[in-house]
Amino acid sequence: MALILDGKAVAAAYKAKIKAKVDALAAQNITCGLAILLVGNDAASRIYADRLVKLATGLGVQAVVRHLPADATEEEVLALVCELNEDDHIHGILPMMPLPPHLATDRVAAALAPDKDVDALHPLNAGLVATGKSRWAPCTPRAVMAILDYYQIDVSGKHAVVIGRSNVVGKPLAHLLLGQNATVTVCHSKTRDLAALTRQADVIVAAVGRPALIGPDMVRPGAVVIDVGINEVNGAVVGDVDYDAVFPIAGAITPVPGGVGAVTTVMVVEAALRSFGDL
Ligand SMILES: NC(=O)C1=CN([C@@H]2O[C@H](COP(=O)(O)OP(=O)(O)OC[C@H]3O[C@@H](n4cnc5c(N)ncnc54)[C@H](OP(=O)(O)O)[C@@H]3O)[C@@H](O)[C@H]2O)C=CC1
Ligand SMILES: Nc1nc(=O)c2c([nH]1)NC[C@@H]1CN(c3ccc(C(=O)N[C@@H](CCC(=O)O)C(=O)O)cc3)C=[N+]21
Repeated sequence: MALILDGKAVAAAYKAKIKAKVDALAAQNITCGLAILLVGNDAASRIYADRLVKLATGLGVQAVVRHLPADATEEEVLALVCELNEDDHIHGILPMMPLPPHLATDRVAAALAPDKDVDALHPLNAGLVATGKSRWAPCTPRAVMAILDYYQIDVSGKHAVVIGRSNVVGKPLAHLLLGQNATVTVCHSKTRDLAALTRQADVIVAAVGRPALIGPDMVRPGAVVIDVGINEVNGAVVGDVDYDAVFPIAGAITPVPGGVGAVTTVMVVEAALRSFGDL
């Protein structure tokens, strides 16, 4: 029987701090603005955008979704990024990943004003994260670390197996885990015998986007299982872990919904507020 790592409880602690900061800014007639740049119709991005708008608005941060069609040109996307960079009412910009395949993610990332780049996509910010010099890693890796911290799960000397190597989740998370002295293995679609690796893990992080990728045969009894995946299956939101089958084996597990995602959204609002100083 696993300990359920409750993302909502972790989120609540951050929400209280955010609210206090928003109120202090309101007293000075300042409203923090977050722009969500959504190109196309990725299901997980839509779920995320909806959640973010609700959360930010509830906390007194103004969130706007700037939605471009899936066939938007690179010039159109870059023009919108420039507009948001120059808009004094916007303090954070979050381009939703993945972008449609015809768009060059690198060029969009490099166009972001580095101090408005809430997901550390700009190469300057990504480099600072990789060298351990920035506390503003992308929001999802920070959410994973916040959950581990809240439940006092010390990863030092432990073997963490991260599945997924995207620039927004897998890679930066590997850097943060390394920074906490975990021994990190990063897996991806070309990894041979994924199960042989995950079975050696003290901590498994699944960040792929494939329902039931992680089954009970892949988990060592007592392992900590962090499920980052967000998938829509028959109208329901599920992660990458076969939750019901893995729950009896794991030592601790994040549910979906109510796990990593619930903390990620809070991290975005926190990051949008960062230009106003520490919380
Ligand atoms: N809960 C939350 O807060 C968040 C959830 N998400 C969700 O997490 C998931 C991952 O997001 P993101 O990193 O952006 O996704 P990407 O699609 O950018 O990356 C997916 C990664 O999974 C790897 N992969 C694909 N198939 C397999 C496989 N069969 N075995 C092992 N690895 C595989 C890919 O390998 P390769 O590199 O070789 O292609 C790639 O590295 C998605 O479901 C997304 O919606 C994302 C951010 C936040
Ligand atoms: N640049 C970028 N950064 C991201 O972090 C990123 C992205 N692009 N593109 C899309 C994916 C997906 N993602 C989610 C985060 C939280 C929830 C979330 O809040 N989920 C809730 C509610 C789910 C529900 O509605 O039931 C939960 O899990 O409890 C969902 C999805 C971030 N992503």
